[in-house]
Amino acid sequence: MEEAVPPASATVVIRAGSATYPFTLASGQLGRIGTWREAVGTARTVAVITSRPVAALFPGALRAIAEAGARRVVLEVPDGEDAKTLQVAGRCYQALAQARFTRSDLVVALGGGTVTDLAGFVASTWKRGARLVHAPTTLLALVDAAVGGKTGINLPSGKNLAGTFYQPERVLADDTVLTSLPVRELRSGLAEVIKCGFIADPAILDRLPDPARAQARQTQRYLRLIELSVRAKAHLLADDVTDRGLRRHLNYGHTAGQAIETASGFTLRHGEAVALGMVYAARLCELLTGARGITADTQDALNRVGLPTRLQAAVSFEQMWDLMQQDKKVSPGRPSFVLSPRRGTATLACMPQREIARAAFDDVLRPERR
Ligand SMILES: NC(=O)c1ccc[n+]([C@@H]2O[C@H](COP(=O)([O-])OP(=O)(O)OC[C@H]3O[C@@H](n4cnc5c(N)ncnc54)[C@H](O)[C@@H]3O)[C@@H](O)[C@H]2O)c1
Ligand SMILES: O=C(O)C(=O)C[C@@H](O)[C@H](O)[C@H](O)COP(=O)(O)O
Ligand SMILES: [Zn+2]
Repeated sequence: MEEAVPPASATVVIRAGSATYPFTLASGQLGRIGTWREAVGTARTVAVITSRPVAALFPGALRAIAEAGARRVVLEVPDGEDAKTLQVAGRCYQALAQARFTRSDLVVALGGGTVTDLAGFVASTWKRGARLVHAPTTLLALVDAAVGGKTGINLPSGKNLAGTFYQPERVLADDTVLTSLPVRELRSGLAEVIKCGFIADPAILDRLPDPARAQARQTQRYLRLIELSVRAKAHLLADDVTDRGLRRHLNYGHTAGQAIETASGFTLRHGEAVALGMVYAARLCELLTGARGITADTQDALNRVGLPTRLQAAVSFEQMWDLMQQDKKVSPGRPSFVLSPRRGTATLACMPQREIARAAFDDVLRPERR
């Protein structure tokens, strides 16, 4: 008997310039053949890009994909940030060539943000563009990485320095993936949620969950937060897909955050680094504008979900400063540092002078001496 596609608890239509696609939020959908039949369409081959730990967590999804009417090949890539390299992308191309993968075939990204960033990059460059569907399995990928079409590969000189803008055909969001997610990963995803609260929708900040409590009891809260965050992101990128203006607000906390993430050798999770980057941006905003209370408000939101608000890893101001100069947003004389002077709003400022940048670092990030 034909399996019914489950009703979505929410569908957000993502408009990215001339492209539109659905972000469907439906509990349990990744394990349903009907979901995948619809996603696969006329593709003859589906290449699932995933990591070994993720594949082991979702045998039901892999089975459902295999039974959805196309040949399934699985491309296992290293777990975490190690997936986002040119070498791994090269291995994916080899596997696609071996599978005689065409442009009308489908790449499925099953995993967290590292997998969606890599798979998006591979799909966008394979024969100049193969079909792509995202099946995010972390909170961070659900609320952020699977939406909006930024793909990224890290280079020795910095994070996401090679990449494309390439939209998926759909995002299959299934909140049941959160049940196996370690608390540290939940917190990391909540950093991007909190970011959306500061730059776009302050109501988000009143709905933060306690990630240490069982996810099962907080399902409704997470569902709503996923929806609100995705709506906020969708609004900011709709008319600025290529990141020249309003979309840059989504980079709040990332100028310092990604510099810290890289300097820590990726011992910090992306969200932890973004959390520190937001504290830094808040303090900088106070120093530049004379405003008060922004740092305390930011630290309070982050503390509530157990995110770090001061550096523990050995990252110096000089390391952070040097890496910040590599930021993709920087172009001479143009505002590129995102500030949030008030909950729910963001603005672009020029890169700070080195002395002010150092003062903000010393005030809020420098590890406290014991
Ligand atoms: N393209 C974008 O717009 C965008 C937005 C935000 C972040 N990012 C990128 O996303 C990356 C971070 O993504 P992430 O935080 O998802 O990290 P990740 O992909 O490394 O996943 C984190 C860990 O969670 C595990 N995992 C995945 N799903 C799981 C599940 N359901 N249960 C248990 N464990 C699970 C993975 O095996 C991995 O070890 C960074 O590289 C960042 O730059 C991209
Ligand atoms: O979608 C966007 O735009 C973002 O900036 C979202 C960020 O959370 C994400 O980390 C993104 O990958 C950062 O992009 P980058 O341009 O700074 O590499
Ligand atoms: Zn981010």
